[in-house]
Amino acid sequence: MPAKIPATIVTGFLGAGKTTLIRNLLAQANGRRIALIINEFGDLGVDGDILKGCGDATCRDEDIMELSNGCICCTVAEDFIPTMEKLLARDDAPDHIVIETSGLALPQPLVRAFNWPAISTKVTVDGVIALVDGKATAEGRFAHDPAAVDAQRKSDDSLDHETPLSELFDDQIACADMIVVNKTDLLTEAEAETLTTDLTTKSRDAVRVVKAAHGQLPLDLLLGQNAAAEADTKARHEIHHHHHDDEDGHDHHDHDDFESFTITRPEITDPTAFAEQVAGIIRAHDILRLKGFAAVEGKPMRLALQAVGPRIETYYDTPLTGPRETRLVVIGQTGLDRAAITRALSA
Ligand SMILES: Nc1nc2c(ncn2[C@@H]2O[C@H](COP(=O)(O)OP(=O)(O)OP(=O)(O)O)[C@@H](O)[C@H]2O)c(=O)[nH]1
Repeated sequence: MPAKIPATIVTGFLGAGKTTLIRNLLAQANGRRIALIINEFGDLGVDGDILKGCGDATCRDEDIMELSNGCICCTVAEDFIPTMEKLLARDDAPDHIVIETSGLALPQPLVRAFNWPAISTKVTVDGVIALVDGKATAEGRFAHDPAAVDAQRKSDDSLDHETPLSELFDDQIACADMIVVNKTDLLTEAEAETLTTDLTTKSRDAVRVVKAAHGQLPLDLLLGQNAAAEADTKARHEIHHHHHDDEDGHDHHDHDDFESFTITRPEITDPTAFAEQVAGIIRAHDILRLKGFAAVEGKPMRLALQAVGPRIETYYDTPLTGPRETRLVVIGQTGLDRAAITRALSA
């Protein structure tokens, strides 16, 4: 039997740096054919577009497969398995497959899917890499809810003190073979060290915790872990209950905690002023993630706009094709004031 194709799963919360790490990985491919399967939450395929627009010879359009919107963990049967079968049926099979999950996905159902007969003889999970946004974690974004813990102490009821963010964080870490503490450029050495120690304590035995800035890590460290994670699903089970129904491949975890929507507006005139405007809106509405592409008056290139919490980055990435308009996806916890955010972003 031919050797199984190794697949690496890259997980991590919204904006942790998954696409950035994958881009860095592709830059080191050195002739190795890496196929990508990209899954996003929200109606705008920004990650796939960024990878296709990066201009590297290694980011070939035909090697990038985008899953339909939603979370990979909930659409294993109807989306992930057929995509994988299509990829495996190609004459020129890839040397390695990298799967970027959406920031809200649980990796466990995806790992389990590798035991499905349709693909189990052909691919294996080489490793699950969980990226952690070092800065957001140090700021307490994924902390358990201290107010609820206090309330719990005061009453005998067993109140749930988890937050939707802390639950996802715990479950992504529980599944990892390697944890990357990313964005260390925004941390002091002591902060990075504390996080590394915490995560080492929290993770399964023998899981490596490494630090990175901009996802810059050697390809040989990231790929070739030989974990065969699908054979070891019990050890990496979910800590939290997410209302799963995992017998029929229709895993549904509680995405009701999060929502996303897209806005389209005309071209902008001043990127710096627009970024400031966006930053203000993010703060006012506690938006978790905002990203997309803007058309800038008089500029032939499109402007990529990336915001993770209050931190915004803009850069011209590739010539703008299609209508000269600005499209952004907004993601946050449920209850976003869509009308007010749309009005503010359209102003
Ligand atoms: N300062 C800093 N910024 C980073 C680092 N890694 C990624 N970023 C920035 O963080 C933003 C999000 O990065 P992505 O790679 O798109 O994150 P992601 O995890 O793919 O995001 P989603 O797919 O939306 O969950 C971008 O603006 C990146 O340039 C890092 O190590 N340091």
